[in-house]
Amino acid sequence: MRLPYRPPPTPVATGDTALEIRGLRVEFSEPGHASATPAVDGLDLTVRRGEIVALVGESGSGKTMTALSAIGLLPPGARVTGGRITLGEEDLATLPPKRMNRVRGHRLAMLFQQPKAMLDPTCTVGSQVAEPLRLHRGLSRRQARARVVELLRDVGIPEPERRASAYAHQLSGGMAQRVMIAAALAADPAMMIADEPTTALDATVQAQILRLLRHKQRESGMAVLLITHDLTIVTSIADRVAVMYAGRVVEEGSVREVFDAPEHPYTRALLKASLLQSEEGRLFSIPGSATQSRALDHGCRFQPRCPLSQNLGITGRCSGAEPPLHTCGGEHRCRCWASEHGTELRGEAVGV
Ligand SMILES: Nc1ncnc2c1ncn2[C@@H]1O[C@H](COP(=O)(O)OP(=O)(O)OP(=O)(O)O)[C@@H](O)[C@H]1O
Repeated sequence: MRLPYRPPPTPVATGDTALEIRGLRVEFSEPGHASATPAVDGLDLTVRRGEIVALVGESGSGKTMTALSAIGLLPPGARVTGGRITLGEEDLATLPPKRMNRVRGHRLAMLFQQPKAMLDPTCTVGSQVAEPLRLHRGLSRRQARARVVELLRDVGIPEPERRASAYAHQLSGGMAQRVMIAAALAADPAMMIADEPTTALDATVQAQILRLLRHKQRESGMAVLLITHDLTIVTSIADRVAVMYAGRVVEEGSVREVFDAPEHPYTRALLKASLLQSEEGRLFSIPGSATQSRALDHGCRFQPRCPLSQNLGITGRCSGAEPPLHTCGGEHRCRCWASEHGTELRGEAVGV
């Protein structure tokens, strides 16, 4: 069960932590009512300088709420009710809005799915790329204009002097995402959070944008948290991957560790779904739904959908207590009681 893994083109030194999330909990609540099921539930995640970490999982697993918590843009009704999100010395989870505004666009950049919708239709592309340069880098109007042209050229926009005067509606989706990347990189951020940045683009443009993102990340040494549901994107540009299920990380490690030898039955099912879809055009879905898992307040959240727990006859243990994230070797960690059974997990008992 392997997806083709292409190793990153040029290894960079990694080590320092750029973003550290510990015990993050995000809840939705209506006025006067506490939320029964958190959207993010005790999430731990580390992104180091110079690496791309992919956060993957089914729809509704909590990827976007994790990203929005880090950038301080949770939707109305949602709030961080526990944990820390540390960028440098600051806890983003408790940062006052004014200070958060300064961090955003300066030390923390964002890239979203719908680039054209993210650009202001009433301002030229150039003025939007110039904004962080003037706001966070203190450049004069003239200096900013010159730097904008450089940045647009750098992300592969043809005729950058002319394109700087264009408006969002005059750009293709791919060009708009290049502009967003230029704007995100303008202030030389330490960290970028990219939520499905190529989902709205066609396949050829998607590959170009991913190559550009990887190239810029390597060049600048910036850390990237990439949210995606597409495992082929993970294999093409990420260094490490964290698999999210029902609001928490169930498996993580280098892309090679996790994809070559997945330990968690949920990861195996995700890989199977992805492989069948890309090789045979067939859709494979994991039986059951994550909603029933969210309602559980003890035991493994995946247990109601887990064939392995049944096959190994350990349902009592799985439904009794939440498994810890334990080390499987190297950086590879997994939250599954059954993975303690070692090689049995890779045998027929797996069932997914
Ligand atoms: N506006 C909302 N109101 C109430 N609950 C919400 C809202 N948006 C999200 N949620 C809850 O938060 C959970 C996590 O949602 P989130 O958008 O982070 O998932 P996701 O993994 O990013 O999914 P997708 O891949 O579809 O974007 C959902 O399962 C849902 O229970």
